[in-house]
Amino acid sequence: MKAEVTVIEHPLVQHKLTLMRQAETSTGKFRQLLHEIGILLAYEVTRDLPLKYEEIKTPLAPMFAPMLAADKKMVIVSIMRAGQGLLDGILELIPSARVGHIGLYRDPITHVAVEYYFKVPYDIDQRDVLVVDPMLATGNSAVAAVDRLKEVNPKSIKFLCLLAAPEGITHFHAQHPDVPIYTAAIDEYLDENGYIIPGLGDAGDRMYGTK
Ligand SMILES: O=P(O)(O)OC[C@H]1O[C@H](OP(=O)(O)OP(=O)(O)O)[C@H](O)[C@@H]1O
Ligand SMILES: O=c1cc[nH]c(=O)[nH]1
Ligand SMILES: [Mg+2]
Repeated sequence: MKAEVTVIEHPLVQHKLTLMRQAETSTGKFRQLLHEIGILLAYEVTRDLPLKYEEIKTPLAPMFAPMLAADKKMVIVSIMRAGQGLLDGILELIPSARVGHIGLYRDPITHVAVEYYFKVPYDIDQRDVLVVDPMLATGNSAVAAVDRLKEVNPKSIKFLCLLAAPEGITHFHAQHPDVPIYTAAIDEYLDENGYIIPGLGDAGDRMYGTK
């Protein structure tokens, strides 16, 4: 199966991402921008949702009108902590979505993803899933999240991030070639600490002011 990566090049996304990258951007502004970008990314990532036609009545006439075809609402799965920042914006656009959480932190030395929480809707096997995390660096967190989700067998999985490193894309698609990646940018490389260069720093810390 061919690995798919879609770069979302919308000018508003690119502009807001540049503001987020800037070292002088405050915690509050960073969070606000991530929220706004979440809305825009959700719009792009849902472009191919299937539609069905239902008969409705306008005040003037009956018509067949398009509606989302899925029987069950989609599930947005946030990889905590930083996924929460994207999730908020996405839920503004898709308020009826269900939500799952996977708590993962990256060991600072080995970069292995360590799970501390997992909660998803009980009927996720009947739903399409969008996994969100702003950063795809080594790819270990995204791979671990999708490994875990495949155990509960959702109908489909997409992965949405803000920034991806080439190394992370390669690793993710080696493990999960069936899962398309959506990102606003593909940066240059990972440094020796596993940070995306030029990147935007540590997304969780910048969102919450923890460093
Ligand atoms: O691709 P990887 O190398 O796994 O790195 C990416 C992960 O690192 C960050 O989370 P972090 O572990 O810093 O946890 P936090 O969101 O709680 O800060 C980020 O939000 C991703 O989940
Ligand atoms: O550059 C990076 C890499 C991992 N996690 C982040 O938040 N930033
Ligand atoms: Mg972090």
